[in-house]
Amino acid sequence: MAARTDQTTDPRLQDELLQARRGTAYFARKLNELSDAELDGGTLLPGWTRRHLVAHVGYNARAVARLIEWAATGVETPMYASTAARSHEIDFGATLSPTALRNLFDHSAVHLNVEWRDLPADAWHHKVKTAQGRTVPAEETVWMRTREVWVHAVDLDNGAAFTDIPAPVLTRLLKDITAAWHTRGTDAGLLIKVTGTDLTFGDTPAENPTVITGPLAAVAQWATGRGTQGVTATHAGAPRAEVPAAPPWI
Ligand SMILES: O=C(O)/C=C/C(=O)CC(=O)C(=O)O
Repeated sequence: MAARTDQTTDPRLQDELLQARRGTAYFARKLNELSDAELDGGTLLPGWTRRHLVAHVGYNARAVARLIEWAATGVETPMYASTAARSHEIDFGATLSPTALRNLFDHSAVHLNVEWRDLPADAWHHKVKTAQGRTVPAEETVWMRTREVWVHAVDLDNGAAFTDIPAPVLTRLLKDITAAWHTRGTDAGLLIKVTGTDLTFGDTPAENPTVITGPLAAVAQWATGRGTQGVTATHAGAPRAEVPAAPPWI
């Protein structure tokens, strides 16, 4: 019989699961605030309507659940058959009726939650491969989903804001993004400082960097490519007229 509580007793992982579940509840709340007609509206993601976004978040839960099944059984089950299959699925999902789209989101979120809940404690360390080709322990799927639900809730463009996202999630997001930039070498000469904290990201050894400064939520929003509100840029101590666009992240 399936367990009714998480099998993991690792407090760090339990905390991460809580952030993912809170993010899912937050996305659900913003989705429920939209009328069926409003699902036809645009998002913060170029070319995607809210229908595309809801379909993606639903199929993402199914894809992440496949990684958990992989971790549980050892049978390789990739997130998506291919990049083209992922895109095709999202385009198809966007054509579903509003009721079917809402059911897709709800049912896939419950399915993923059950997979997480029932994964035996030792299987969280089993290795799986993400759609981006990264080999990671199954526990990484919790962060992958956390990132999706919190950021895409903002992308729904009906009132969610980066200031609603918990600080630990924003901090990890900034670490992720700046690590991706570093790997690609696109962070050269770019230093990010979070006001009111000692958090610093980016090209810390740079001698004369462009410094992007702002509160945690504003800096995270900028780093994800979702606007420059609340951030300032300086170079050689002088303010720059325009805040540069953040390097691409994914
Ligand atoms: O973090 C990774 O390596 C991969 C993440 C994803 O593939 C998430 C998606 O973009 C998706 O579900 O399509």
